[in-house]
Amino acid sequence: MKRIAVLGANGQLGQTLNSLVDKEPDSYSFYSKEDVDITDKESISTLFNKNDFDFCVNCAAFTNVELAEKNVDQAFLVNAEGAKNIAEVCQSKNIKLVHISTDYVFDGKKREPYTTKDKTDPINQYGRSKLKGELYIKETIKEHYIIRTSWLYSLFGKNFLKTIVNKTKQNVELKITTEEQGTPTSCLDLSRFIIYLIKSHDIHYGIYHFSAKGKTTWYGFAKEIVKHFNSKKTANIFSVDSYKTIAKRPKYSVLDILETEKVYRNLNEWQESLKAMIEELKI
Ligand SMILES: NC(=O)C1=CN([C@@H]2O[C@H](COP(=O)(O)OP(=O)(O)OC[C@H]3O[C@@H](n4cnc5c(N)ncnc54)[C@H](OP(=O)(O)O)[C@@H]3O)[C@@H](O)[C@H]2O)C=CC1
Ligand SMILES: Cc1cn([C@H]2C[C@H](O)[C@@H](COP(=O)(O)OP(=O)(O)O[C@H]3O[C@@H](C)C(=O)[C@@H](O)[C@H]3O)O2)c(=O)[nH]c1=O
Repeated sequence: MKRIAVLGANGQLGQTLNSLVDKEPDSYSFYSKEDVDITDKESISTLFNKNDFDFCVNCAAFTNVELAEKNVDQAFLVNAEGAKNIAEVCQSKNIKLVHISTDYVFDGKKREPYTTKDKTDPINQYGRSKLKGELYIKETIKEHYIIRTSWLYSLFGKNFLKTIVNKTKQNVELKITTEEQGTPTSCLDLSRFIIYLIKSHDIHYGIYHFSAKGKTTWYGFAKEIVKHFNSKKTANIFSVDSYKTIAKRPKYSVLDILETEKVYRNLNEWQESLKAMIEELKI
């Protein structure tokens, strides 16, 4: 039996992972920011000195893309220095690290899916801070999995799915951009992949791209969500060429998942995974 510490447990990915591990033979322990603050290396050391873990899954991050433009130091403190702290403690205690990164490490200038070998060049502070976190991990600990994923949604916390569902229920008129292309990814699918990686013995360390199959725009994502409502409500969604935001977003951030599919075959089309999640939401 492996022992796994999950940090950032109160976020949407942390909570989704928690909802799946009950019947797993491995033993997962979940720690929120109140239990372990990843910007405080001592708090990570204390936890790892008290318990014997084989793996650490880092779900903790500063994920507010807009706020990261203003609170640059805080974004880097959590996403870069926090990741470095975890990597250093894991390395010193022989704990394997699973870390989550983002499609926003790319500039979005490509028009075909980004592979793990493609050049990174983030265009916003969130992406820069996450990339720095990746680099720290790579130089600190050999036994790591960095999973880059995109456009996460779940039943928990704040995400695009829940925003669209709530605004649609309130009959709010929505204008949604067609300017960016990417792949919505279910936290359930990603959690299952994380569990699988930890269970397996023979998957090479390194960077993996994980998303659902296919691609869309944020407008396409919103339209697919409201398809599951009655038809009158879908009339409230309009496409716009661009939506004013503080942070720049990559115009194209589809991830190439072919390498991941060689080790994990259970990838779904994004619409299929979304349907399964919406059934859970019972709208
Ligand atoms: N959301 C998305 O669309 C995507 C996310 N990712 C990555 O996936 C991972 C999981 O994201 P997601 O679950 O959506 O994020 P959330 O924002 O839902 O969760 C992040 C969690 O980290 C916690 N946290 C923040 N700062 C610290 C800290 N100093 N110490 C410990 N915990 C902290 C937050 O607590 P609090 O809220 O109290 O600050 C929150 O509970 C992240 O690495 C993110 O960068 C990648 C691609 C897409
Ligand atoms: C609310 C809203 C957003 N938008 C646009 C703004 C933006 O371009 C796009 C998505 O907005 P959001 O702020 O929900 O998403 P954003 O914070 O950009 O989502 C990103 O989060 C980080 C954590 C990641 O790692 C990325 O993979 C990605 O999921 O939709 C509209 O066009 N209309 C709207 O009503």
